[in-house]
Amino acid sequence: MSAQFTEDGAPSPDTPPAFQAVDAHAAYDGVTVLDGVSLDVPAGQTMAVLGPNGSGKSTLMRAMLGVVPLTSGRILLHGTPLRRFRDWRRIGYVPQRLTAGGAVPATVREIVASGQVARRRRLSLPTRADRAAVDDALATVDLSDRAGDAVRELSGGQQQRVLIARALAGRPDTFVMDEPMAGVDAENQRALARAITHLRDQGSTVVLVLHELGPLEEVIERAVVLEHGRIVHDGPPPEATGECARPGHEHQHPHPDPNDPDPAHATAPSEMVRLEVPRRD
Ligand SMILES: Nc1ncnc2c1ncn2[C@@H]1O[C@H](COP(=O)(O)OP(=O)(O)OP(=O)(O)O)[C@@H](O)[C@H]1O
Repeated sequence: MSAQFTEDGAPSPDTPPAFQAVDAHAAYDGVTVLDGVSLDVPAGQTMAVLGPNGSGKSTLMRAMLGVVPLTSGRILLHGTPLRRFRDWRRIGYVPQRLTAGGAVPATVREIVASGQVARRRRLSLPTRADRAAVDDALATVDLSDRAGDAVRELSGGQQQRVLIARALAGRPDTFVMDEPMAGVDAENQRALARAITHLRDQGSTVVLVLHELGPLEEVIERAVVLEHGRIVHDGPPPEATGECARPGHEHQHPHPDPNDPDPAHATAPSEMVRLEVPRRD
């Protein structure tokens, strides 16, 4: 457990939030996408960002990492304003889907080890601790036995686990995951949920964009729901209703799976999970 936590696992009183957004606004081509988002994510929290397509979830993640500039407002990472933040080794970002490695013959182990490049000194070789971290990351996502296989031979769900292992290999304490469950079959979703539970249990901060809670329901401590770039719910995870909420329903994300050439397999937005969100009055 990291030094920013007390012995009983709670964040130390002087530990700043992992993320802070203060009245954050962002726009693409003059169109507002984040419309005054204020949010603190305490260190060690596992938080989901939910909301309909186009509500600004990914933009919020990208803004928190400085990839999308704000038009006004402020972002702080671990108490430091974004423009002065240098400790990027603390941050593990898991993008939506694997792109690098899909076309090149990289092995699973190579892709996972690439997550350590940023923390290594220039021209230095991996240390024993680095190699052990890669082994641990592979074990956490249950892919130790696939380490030597080409990534392109893996299913989309397994590739998603590789991406999480790549973020883990850099030994960050703060994770941002953009729809890790999207287009992932039930078995891989469970493996991902185990890996995310492991991160939570070791005291990491985990912020995830999700379309539904699914197997992560037990893991998520807090849900923020966006609509039109504004927070409409911030608190306990809302309950899912509708077709997708039924036990055994295998949710499919409405975005087409890049590994599935058949567009008929994309789910229509009307089948999306509906969330019962208490309104803020
Ligand atoms: N790079 C971009 N340039 C222009 N518009 C963009 C860009 N990225 C996103 N948008 C638009 O901004 C809005 C919010 O997009 P964003 O991806 O943040 O939403 P989201 O809630 O993550 O959606 P989804 O659930 O579909 O991934 C959408 O209308 C989207 O079309």
